[in-house]
Amino acid sequence: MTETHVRAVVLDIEGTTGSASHVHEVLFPYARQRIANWLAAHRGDPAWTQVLRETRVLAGEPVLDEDGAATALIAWSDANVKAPPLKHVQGLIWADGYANGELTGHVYDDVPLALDRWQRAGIERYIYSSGSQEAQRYWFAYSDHGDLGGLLCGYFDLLSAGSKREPASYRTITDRLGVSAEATLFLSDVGEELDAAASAGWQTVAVRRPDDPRGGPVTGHRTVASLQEVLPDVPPGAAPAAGPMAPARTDTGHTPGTADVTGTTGA
Ligand SMILES: CSCCC(=O)C(=O)COP(=O)(O)O
Ligand SMILES: [Mg+2]
Repeated sequence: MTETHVRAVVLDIEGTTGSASHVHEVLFPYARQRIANWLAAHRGDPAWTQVLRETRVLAGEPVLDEDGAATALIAWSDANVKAPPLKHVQGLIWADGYANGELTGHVYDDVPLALDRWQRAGIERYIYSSGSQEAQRYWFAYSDHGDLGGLLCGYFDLLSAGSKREPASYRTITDRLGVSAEATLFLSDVGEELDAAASAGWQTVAVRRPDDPRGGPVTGHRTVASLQEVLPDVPPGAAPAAGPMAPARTDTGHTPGTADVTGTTGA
């Protein structure tokens, strides 16, 4: 199968569409230092109740109090554990940061160009990240290239799809998309994620950005430095192709968190 048969592209965030250093040096510390205050400020709210419940379950401590939950969440953040309750609360804290102008989502220059090119070629475009769906929406809605939400068809995260290192997660996404595994292309900077996608029958391309200190190609996968190297050559200004993709949201008033087509509901 060549890339010309691709009907859906699924993209990782950290290290693929945005820089890993932005995630680790800006986003993670921003949330970490606000976790305790966020819990105190939202005590009793539905979101607080949900974060506490999720944290108790994952920590295996059914009576964990708010301070204990904060300690567990901060420890997961320090160890970069892809823990759903941490991803949940990080997304809620970052949402405030985007809204008050303290944060923007870092997106490499080639990303909006590639998304636009794939859209015009009739290729569906999804995100699959460990960050919560809400965090993903905000990242693209408040990107340093403006609101890119209209170029995306949906979002998948740990809760809606599962771990990115498990082939079953990619099978779950295939079921939701209604696009065959062979016609779905995954782009990521992490070999284990690409291996899992390939095991599920997906096409894969590794992304290794020039600012990535790991350098070199990802073993076992074609590796590119820019999304401009991936898929198909559509002339600028070409009319949108008729295809299976969901209609893109091109309105600049797109509200994060209210997308009509999401990884949860399918496309
Ligand atoms: C805007 S999502 C923030 C990224 C994040 O929280 C994370 O853990 C990175 O995960 P990825 O799967 O995108 O590498
Ligand atoms: Mg990544």
